[in-house]
Formats: sequence, C-alpha cells, structure tokens
Amino acid sequence: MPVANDAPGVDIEGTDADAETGDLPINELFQSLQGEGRLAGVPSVFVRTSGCNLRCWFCDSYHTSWEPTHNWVTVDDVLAAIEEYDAGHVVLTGGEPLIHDASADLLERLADRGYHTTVETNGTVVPNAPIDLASVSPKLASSTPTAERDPDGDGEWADRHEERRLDLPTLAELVETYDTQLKFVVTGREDMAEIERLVERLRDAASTRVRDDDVLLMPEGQTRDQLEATRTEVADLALEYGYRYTPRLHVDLWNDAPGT
Ligand SMILES: C[S@@+](CC[C@H](N)C(=O)[O-])C[C@H]1O[C@@H](n2cnc3c(N)ncnc32)[C@H](O)[C@@H]1O
Ligand SMILES: Nc1nc2[nH]cc(C(=O)O)c2c(=O)[nH]1
Ligand code: SF4
Ligand SMILES: [Mg+2]
Repeated sequence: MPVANDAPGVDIEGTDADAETGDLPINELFQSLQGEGRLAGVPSVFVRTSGCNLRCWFCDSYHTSWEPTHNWVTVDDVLAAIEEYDAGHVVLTGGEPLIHDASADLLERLADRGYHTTVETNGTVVPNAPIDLASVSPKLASSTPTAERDPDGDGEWADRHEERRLDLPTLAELVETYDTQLKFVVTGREDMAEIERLVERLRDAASTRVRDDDVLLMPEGQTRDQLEATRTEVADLALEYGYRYTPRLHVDLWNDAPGT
C-alpha cells in the first residue's frame, strides 16, 4: 500500500459490514513521524480507518468522518502492508478506529508480532485488545458542529455529537486499563474550564492516578497558518496550568499533505 482513496464514500453509521466480514475500512496506510503526543518524532506506520461516531467541525481527517472514504481490507492484508515498512511502532487511527470490531483483532496480532501500538481515539469506546499507549482525545464543547461551524451542512450532527462526545465511565475504564495520555484539542482559553473540570471528574471516577503530565494540550489547526494562530496561546496555557504542550510536528513539517 498506500491504499487508494478511490472507494465510494460510505456512511458506516448503522451498518455492521465490518462485523460480518472481519475486514477494516482503510482510508490510508503510510509511514511518517508520530507528530503528536508523548512519542512525537518516532517513526511509525499509520493505519487510518474510516468512519466515526462523532463529527468535530475541525476534523483534520474529513474523509474518515464527514465524507468517509475507504477500501475494505482484510486484517491479514493490513498486517502485510505494515510489515513492508521497517518500523517498530504502529499508530491505529481514524476516523474512530475503536468502532470497528476488527481493530481488536489487528491490535492482538500486532502485539503478537512485538509491535508497539498507539491507538488514537476519541475515548467513547473501550476495546477488548492490547494497546501500549492509548492516546485519548476527549472532545470538548468547542468541537461541536453547530450550524455556524458545520463544514458540511446546517448543524444536523450537533445534537448527536453533543450527546456522544463525553462518556466519563468509558474514559475512566480506558485510564484504568491502558497507559493513557489525554490529548485535548484546544481552540483557546475558553476550553480550559471544561478541561479542568473533566480532569477532576476523571480523577474522582478512576481508580488509577491521572497525572498532570498525562494531560496534553494540542493547538487546534489543520494547516501551518491555522496553527500559527493558536499555538503560542496554547503553549502559554500549558505553562499556566501545569499541563504538557504537544506540537503537531507533521503539520509543521508537511502542512496538510495526505499520507503524512
Ligand atoms: C483525526 S483524529 C482520529 C482519532 C480519533 N477519532 C480522535 O479524535 O482522537 C486524530 C487526532 O487528531 C486530532 N485532531 C483532529 N482535528 C484536529 C484539528 N483541526 N486540530 C488539532 N487536532 C486535531 C484529534 O483530536 C485526535 O487527537
Ligand atoms: N504524522 C502524523 N502524526 C499523527 N499523530 C496522530 C495522527 C492522527 O491523525 O491520528 C497523526 C497523523 O495524521 N500524522
Ligand atoms: S472524533 Fe476524531 S475522527 Fe471523529 S470527527 Fe472528531 S477528530 Fe475527526
Ligand atoms: Mg492526523
């Protein structure tokens, strides 16, 4: 691979084609440097599934959420494509990779082969699978696709997004089960009260410790120009609140090019 992006857009909501076939809807598969979080800079193979249970207005992977595009690929073929690269780290992302049952199968088989796995997830689903780093990005109120912000229509997804975006018991279970980083997309100072409240509630709900070091603030921005406008403010907020800042190294290096 890379997997061609020429499959017709299919809205995965409400279908169980993956459960029946055990295949994964693959949007792209490529090697790059991990651009975000604790492992930023580490060469990794990225497996991007298509389909999401949320619709963030700012989603930088539009063709996995608002307009899902993919080829159905067997887990065997995904593994073979990964093995073509000389990499020890695999990042499973999307879309929301954990809405697909076959993601658990892929993660099991990657663990058997000795790969380090990171899963990029919105934190609304707990898988039954081994994960080395759960990179959980809970979605804040500022992500909701209101009519004014909807990239695709008139706010049709706003209510569903709002209902689904935060699930405290699920977040607590993820934190208890996996080595977890909480990676918040920050649009500005207005997001901080919600982050503080959520971290506090999670600390009350989870039996394992959530350290300030596990909380990462990531500036919102799909392009270099957009990041330029948010990153200094977000870095200052990280300093002020004692959380970590994470860059979006891939955007700095390659802007919004696909396959990076
Ligand atoms: C496309 S998402 C896929 C995984 C999962 N659905 C999630 O949201 O965590 C991958 C990462 O990109 C982040 N992201 C998406 N759009 C972004 C944007 N415009 N600016 C900054 N981060 C963004 C998400 O929060 C997540 O951490
Ligand atoms: N280089 C690079 N690093 C990333 N880390 C998380 C990504 C994602 O889309 O989940 C991502 C991505 O798309 N590219
Ligand atoms: S949850 Fe992730 S993939 Fe889904 S719309 Fe939001 S950023 Fe995009
Ligand atoms: Mg990305």
